Amino acid sequence: MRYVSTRGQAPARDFEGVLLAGLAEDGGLFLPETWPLLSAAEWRALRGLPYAELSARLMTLFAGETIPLETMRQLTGRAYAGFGHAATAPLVQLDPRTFSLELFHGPTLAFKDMAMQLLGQLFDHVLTKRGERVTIVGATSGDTGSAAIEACADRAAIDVVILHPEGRTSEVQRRQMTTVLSPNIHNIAVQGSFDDCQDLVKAMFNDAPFRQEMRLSAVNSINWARIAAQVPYYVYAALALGAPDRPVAVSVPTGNFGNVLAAWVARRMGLPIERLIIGANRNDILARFLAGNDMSMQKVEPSLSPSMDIQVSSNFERLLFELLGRDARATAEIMQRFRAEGRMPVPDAAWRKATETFHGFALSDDGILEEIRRLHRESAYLADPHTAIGTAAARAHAPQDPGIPVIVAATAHPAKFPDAVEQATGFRPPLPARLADLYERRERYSVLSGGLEEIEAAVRAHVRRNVTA
Ligand SMILES: Cc1ncc(COP(=O)(O)O)c(C=O)c1O
Ligand SMILES: N[C@@H](CCOP(=O)(O)O)C(=O)O
Repeated sequence: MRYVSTRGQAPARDFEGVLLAGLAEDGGLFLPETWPLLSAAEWRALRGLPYAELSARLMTLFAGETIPLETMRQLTGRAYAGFGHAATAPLVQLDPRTFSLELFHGPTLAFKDMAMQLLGQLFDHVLTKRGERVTIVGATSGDTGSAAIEACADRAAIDVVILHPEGRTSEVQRRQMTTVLSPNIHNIAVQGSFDDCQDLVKAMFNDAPFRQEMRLSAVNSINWARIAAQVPYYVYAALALGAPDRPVAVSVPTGNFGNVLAAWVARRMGLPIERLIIGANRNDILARFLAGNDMSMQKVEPSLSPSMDIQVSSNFERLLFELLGRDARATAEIMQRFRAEGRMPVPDAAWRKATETFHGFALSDDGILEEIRRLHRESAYLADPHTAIGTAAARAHAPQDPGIPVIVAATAHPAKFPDAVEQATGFRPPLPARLADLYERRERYSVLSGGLEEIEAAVRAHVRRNVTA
């Protein structure tokens, strides 16, 4: 399996190369040269497999000859061994047709663990084999950071620097990152938004000498391996609900467009996903795009679902590339205009194609509280604010045929956002026992204003300190 860049100017790579490179050298994102396509019989043969086995079989389709199935089995086995639920990603029925796909039973209580635990194993395997080390730089609005830190802390060949927007995550989210004091971990609070953090990460990748010197790698969903590792849970859920012999719909609370893109990939591989529903908070750029081809940037506004306080959804570029018939030149041009003008000029035909599959929805903070309350009252279900956007979006855009079940990606444990959940229901969800002393643990992080030079100097200093320690 070879991977090409959405901007067409970077050399094609294999899976290992893509894992280590993160972002393509031309600023684009990697995608498989061709999509694996499974027949109905092949999908059926995957029904009922334990999650780790299903993940291994699907991941080898993406890894090709670089990681054989037996090795992949060992990696997925280790990745999912520590999850707090026997099913890894259980399905909970909320009403006759709506199912919550709980993706938050990993160590940091958010869906990011589903991919990140495997990425930690993949990095370890590939770096040990090659005798190399990398510096991972990542941007987080709250969940990617702690999942990456948890997956990579104390790994000998990896340094990790995570940028988060100062004061814009929940306290639990911040503490989950900043209380990990391992020498290979460094947290930086940037005085800005998540988009600023993400821009800084991309700017470091686009600084070729720095990228080379630090051997940069990525754990954000710009890294194809992240998307690949998020595909299996949609397959797992859809098969459990009758696919490929029954179509399903999927509703995903969306920010950086990685999670819903993974569902789109499953669909592209032949899984009968009838529609993809995208939930947004007040940062509703994707909903505006789907409603009227208005992909125009606005200021990032804080909300009760802080992990989705995003305007520039990195992975949209991958979808755009596909909508444009894989025209890399047109993709690059449109992305550059988006950067320069703050508005993405998506051709009408491509927009129409997107609306055939995707349905957009946005919810205000009041709406989020009301939806958490409703779920608690009607389904005795405690949802976090992000998941609540997904369930509200599912109700608004469920397919007309009531026989089509809707899978809602439940992306975070309610205890990560106790203030919002308590405000809505009067019940404050406790943290699991292993995190019970989180508020007493010592924190370590630096606060920087967000200039590229300053951030690069901090990354360099962190790596030197750790390597010479
Ligand atoms: C809890 C939670 N829900 C939803 C999202 C949005 O997911 P994506 O960025 O993959 O669209 C995020 C962040 O990515 C998140 O942390
Ligand atoms: N919501 C994310 C933002 C980064 O998304 P990613 O999927 O590209 O890593 C977070 O919690 O950090």
